[in-house]
Amino acid sequence: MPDAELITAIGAISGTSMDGIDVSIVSTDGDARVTTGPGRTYPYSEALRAELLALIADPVRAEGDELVEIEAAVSDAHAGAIQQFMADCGIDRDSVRVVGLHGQTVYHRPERRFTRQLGDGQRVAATLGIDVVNRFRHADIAAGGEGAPLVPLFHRALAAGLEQPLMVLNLGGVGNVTYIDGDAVIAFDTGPASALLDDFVRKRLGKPYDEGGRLAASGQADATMVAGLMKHPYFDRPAPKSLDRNDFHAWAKAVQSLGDAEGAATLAEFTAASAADAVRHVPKRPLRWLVTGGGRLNGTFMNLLRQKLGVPVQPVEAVGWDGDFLEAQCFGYLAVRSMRGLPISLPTTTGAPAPMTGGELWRAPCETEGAP
Ligand SMILES: Nc1ncnc2c1ncn2[C@@H]1O[C@H](COP(=O)(O)OP(=O)(O)OP(=O)(O)O)[C@@H](O)[C@H]1O
Ligand SMILES: CC(=O)N[C@H]1[C@@H]2OC[C@@H](O2)[C@@H](O)[C@@H]1O[C@H](C)C(=O)O
Repeated sequence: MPDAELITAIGAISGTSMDGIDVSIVSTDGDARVTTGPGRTYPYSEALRAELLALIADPVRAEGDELVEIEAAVSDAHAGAIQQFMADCGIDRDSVRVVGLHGQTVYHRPERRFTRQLGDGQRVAATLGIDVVNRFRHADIAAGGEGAPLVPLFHRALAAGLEQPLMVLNLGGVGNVTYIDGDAVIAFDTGPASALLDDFVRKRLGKPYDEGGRLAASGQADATMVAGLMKHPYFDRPAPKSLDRNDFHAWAKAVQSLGDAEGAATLAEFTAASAADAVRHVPKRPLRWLVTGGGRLNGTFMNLLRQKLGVPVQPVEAVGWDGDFLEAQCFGYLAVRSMRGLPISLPTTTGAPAPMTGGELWRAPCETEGAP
């Protein structure tokens, strides 16, 4: 069979930490061949970020259908970020075949077959003049899958040739793992990652996150409280399984009674314990953990993981991947898979009944139409 054509795709996502829009670029056949390019983050305006944080704190609004204005603002922020990315990196619009637009998750309730990402594919395609694929999670959710995580097939493509079994851990707002052993891939969300600690630090110190994990490192975790937090029934649920950003906020309320350093240490310990607990749900002990996402820059998370796992735990840069832009690159890759009709999730990654295709394609308006 002839090799499939390589397609250049931009991927864009604003993750659950809502710090900004990550944009990157890949060239791929949507299968084993992937070359990744540069990435950039374009912060949301303070006003839009505050509006989004208020929205997700109010499930009734987030689940409702009256999000027209904020969706337009999020879509325009993504289109602007992608235009800026192309200008910053010297990328010619005509060289980009498709944009994979994940958008902004505001609510995720797979048990009710509901997930909501803000990001209007038609609007972004019209602004950019480039075809857009969005709504990656909906077909999976509709078929009874979790709709997340979707990054595992990208992790597997990148991990070809590395020693396995291997665990890739993303420490974003929410944590998720991909276990890879040859063709076998198992994935699920592990628990809270940075979201709980971010919100705690923002409330206590007015800072966006615990830089380097230094506040957490300066305190003593409340072991009894961590043991109680680890009793959440989610951790015993078999994989695949996925989470909403705020699923643990009410559960971890008791941490508010602790001092700043002790509270941060307790949340860091809880995050690391919940991620390390993932080994209970995979068939073999991974030889190595590769950590991606902003949480890999939190030295306290990384040290705690090393202590708990007893195998090498390294940032993904150890194997040449870019831990700031893996997810953005993933949605470029998945856009190409979507165009080629290839599955973007498997029963072992989302619990869908069969390998699922997904994503919706929005064609850019034809520029020559009506031209003289
Ligand atoms: N220098 C740093 N020190 C400590 N933590 C950091 C640092 N830089 C980033 N982080 C953490 O990483 C988080 C952002 O991570 P990332 O961008 O991977 O999340 P996301 O992509 O929004 O989330 P998700 O993967 O859940 O969608 C920040 O909110 C912060 O908690
Ligand atoms: C519903 C949703 O947006 N989930 C995110 C979130 O952030 C991390 C984790 O929870 C993961 O399941 C997913 O994102 C990545 C990109 C994924 O789908 O693989």
